[in-house]
Amino acid sequence: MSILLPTNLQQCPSSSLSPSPPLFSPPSPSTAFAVVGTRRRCLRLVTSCVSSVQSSVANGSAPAAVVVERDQIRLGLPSKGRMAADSIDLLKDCQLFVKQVNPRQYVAQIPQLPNTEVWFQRPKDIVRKLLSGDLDLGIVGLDTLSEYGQENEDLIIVHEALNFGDCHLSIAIPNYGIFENIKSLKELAQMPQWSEERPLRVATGFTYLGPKFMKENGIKHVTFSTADGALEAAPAMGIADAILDLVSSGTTLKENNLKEIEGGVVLESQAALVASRRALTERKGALNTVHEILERLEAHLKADGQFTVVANMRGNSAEEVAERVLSQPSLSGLQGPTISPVYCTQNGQVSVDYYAIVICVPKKALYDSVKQLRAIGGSGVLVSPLTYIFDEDTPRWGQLLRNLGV
Ligand SMILES: Nc1ncnc2c1ncn2[C@@H]1O[C@H](COP(=O)(O)OP(=O)(O)OP(=O)(O)O)[C@@H](O)[C@H]1O
Ligand SMILES: O=P(O)(O)OC[C@H]1O[C@H](OP(=O)(O)OP(=O)(O)O)[C@H](O)[C@@H]1O
Ligand SMILES: [Mg+2]
Repeated sequence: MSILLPTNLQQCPSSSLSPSPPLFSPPSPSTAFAVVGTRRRCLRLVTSCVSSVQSSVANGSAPAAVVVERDQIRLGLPSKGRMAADSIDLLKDCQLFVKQVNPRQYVAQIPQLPNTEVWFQRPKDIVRKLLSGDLDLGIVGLDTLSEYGQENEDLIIVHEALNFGDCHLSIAIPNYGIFENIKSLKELAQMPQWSEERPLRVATGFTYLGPKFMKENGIKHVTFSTADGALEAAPAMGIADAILDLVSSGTTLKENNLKEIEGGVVLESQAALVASRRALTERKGALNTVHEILERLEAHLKADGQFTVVANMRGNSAEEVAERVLSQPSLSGLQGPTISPVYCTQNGQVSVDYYAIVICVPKKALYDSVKQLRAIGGSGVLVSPLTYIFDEDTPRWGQLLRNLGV
């Protein structure tokens, strides 16, 4: 009988500190970690089901030994939850239109990428299926990638900042009772309450990253329990002392009288484009597809943070106007201003009194830039959104090729 489980379940030896035999425990025997809870019950169920029949349970295929031949490149997108709509919208902004006939259909096409098919999967399954070779590319949060990818070298981050799904994975403790004056991870670790017999109890869905973080921070007396959601209730229910969960607005923590602590952030996360190294190096067409997607993403995301600003400026020559513009720190644009003469007729003669300047300005710096333009004589300032900025090449493409060694 063989049971294939996600690697984080397979790798955990038992610990003597758990009230009953734990399934998750310290990466090193010197650290007292144990994870108990729903996953253990699920696992027990799986184990007892298979004890009487010869079977194997794998999440997707087993980790890939060879790249299985197929014609299409497979891109995994989140099938539901917060990341789903944003992933499709991002691709749409890159002129890649995912044609999904109805939301229950789990495979879709992108007409602009005829050799690519989209498979909708839960984010954690996207990571697992990249590892098993069932997917070649995927969009997931960096948190999910770290938790389920567990630093596997086959996973390559092609673009680490897709500009949505921002959150961080953080430890939170009650802001009342014995924790009232605790403000940092160090202070939490040094509380006299924790011992081998009574460790700090942390509720988390991140059963790989949680123990790893505690170990890296030298926190010894800690146990983990897990649940599938609403973890913020665990301290008030008396199930846990602390939680380790994702935070974005902070509202859920606040509403449950919990607070973050200094040194308690495990990772910052946002959506990322991830690929299987094996697929990129061995699957025909995969590298070209990823290049095209990356170029479109970079062009869109770079433009997304910028406005095009056009203004008229009186001057004697283009050079003289350029000098004035370049004297202002916010007005140099991406590669300096474009300056063109504005022609008009005076007394039947064509003349140039004004020059039009065109610059790209970061959205955040817009108002400062407008003030600086006015200060040097700019008038009639027009501001419009930028859609794409295609550079000569994308820095991430070079990085990817170096990473792949090609
Ligand atoms: N406030 C947040 N809470 C949770 N996830 C967030 C938050 N903000 C952004 N995210 C991102 O969204 C991803 C999770 O989305 P969501 O909870 O919808 O999906 P899921 O993986 O299906 O979770 P679940 O198993 O809870 O259904 C996270 O992995 C993270 O990258
Ligand atoms: O900082 P906030 O903006 O309040 O977001 C954080 C909350 O959002 C997520 O829960 P989710 O909504 O996925 O519900 P869940 O409990 O079912 O996971 C996460 O697990 C936190 O509980
Ligand atoms: Mg969730």
